[in-house]
Amino acid sequence: MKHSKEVAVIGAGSWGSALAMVLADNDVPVRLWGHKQEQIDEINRHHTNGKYLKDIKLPETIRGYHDLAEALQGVDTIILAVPTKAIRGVLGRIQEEQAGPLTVVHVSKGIEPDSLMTISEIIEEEMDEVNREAIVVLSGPSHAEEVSLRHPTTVTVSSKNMKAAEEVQDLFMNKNFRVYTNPDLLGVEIGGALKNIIALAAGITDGLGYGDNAKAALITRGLAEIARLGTKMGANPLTFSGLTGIGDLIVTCTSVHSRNWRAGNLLGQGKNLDEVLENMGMVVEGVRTTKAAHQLAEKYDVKMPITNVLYDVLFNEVKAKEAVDHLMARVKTNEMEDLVNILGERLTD
Ligand SMILES: NC(=O)C1=CN([C@@H]2O[C@H](COP(=O)(O)OP(=O)(O)OC[C@H]3O[C@@H](n4cnc5c(N)ncnc54)[C@H](OP(=O)(O)O)[C@@H]3O)[C@@H](O)[C@H]2O)C=CC1
Ligand SMILES: O=C(CO)COP(=O)(O)O
Repeated sequence: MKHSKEVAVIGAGSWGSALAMVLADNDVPVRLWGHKQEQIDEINRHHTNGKYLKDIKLPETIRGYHDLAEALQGVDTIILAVPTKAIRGVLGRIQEEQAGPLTVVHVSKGIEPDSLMTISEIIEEEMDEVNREAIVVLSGPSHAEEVSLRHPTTVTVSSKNMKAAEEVQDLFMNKNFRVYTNPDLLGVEIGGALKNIIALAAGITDGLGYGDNAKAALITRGLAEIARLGTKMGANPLTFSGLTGIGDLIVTCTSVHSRNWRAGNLLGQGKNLDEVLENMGMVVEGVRTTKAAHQLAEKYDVKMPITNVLYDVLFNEVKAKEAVDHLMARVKTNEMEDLVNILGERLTD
């Protein structure tokens, strides 16, 4: 079914641009909004977005917008593709335009420190109900670089309103981009956000010169602590064995495309955090999310050893090698017991 109205992608970075390409391939008229006039001029004149998608030609049907009111005029669906820390500001601007009611599809991977809110919770807080029809998350193992090359990719959509999620599934599905549904909104958002922490850690062990054993340990034990926290918060534990759990952990911990892995790799080689972030030129969500997850672990009283040592490396000047030694020297434990206990507590509550 062809979408009858235009769709606005809010955020013209790597992910917003790659998703705009998927929509354009599906013959959906798409507007790509960005906050830098120069970049929008490049998109409209040359059909490229060189800083974010190197050597990629954008379909000519994608039109760039710098004026937010114009980009929102007459659309019924927006794809929110800015970094987590920009979400509130951008939503404030969208709210001022009183466009809508809009289906808001968010594709960002993060949890807000201090408030400890997921992105869909932030959207609920920032947008009046009259302006939003539904909030949908789209998440999964999906590097923008590969999506823009039309390589096979799978993602998941979730929402409190599963009819809206299914409409978003139809909007994006095509022969290169397969979209699943999962009603576990919290699990999908937690998995997508927290995998970035483990990707930073995997980059660090690679940077230290450790090998595949260390990476496999981080992926599986990282998944264990994400599943513990998510389950304690009320998510479905099975979600963490899906695309937005193990799927996204694999793609982010093992790929040079990952900004989180790359940042970790430089930290492992001894570079300083500020210097690493300055030179990345794109968002590294895992740094802020480590702060949030560290707070969540305390709030929910869940053991998150990898998150906690990474927090010390990022914010307390603990050396990466010492952090790994600390993880390896932890008191002996059972692989599954904590998750089983959390599930047991949930059943008796
Ligand atoms: N890249 C990927 O492969 C994937 C990314 N994601 C998630 O998508 C989200 C966006 O990431 P991604 O596109 O990769 O990030 P990028 O760093 O590639 O791009 C971010 C874009 O947002 C813009 N931006 C930043 N702050 C604001 C603001 N206040 N107002 C308007 N625009 C702003 C940036 O502008 P400027 O040029 O000025 O910096 C840039 O255009 C993240 O949460 C990420 O985790 C999810 C799946 C895959
Ligand atoms: O989320 C992603 C792939 O699924 C992209 O990861 P990075 O933000 O680490 O590049």
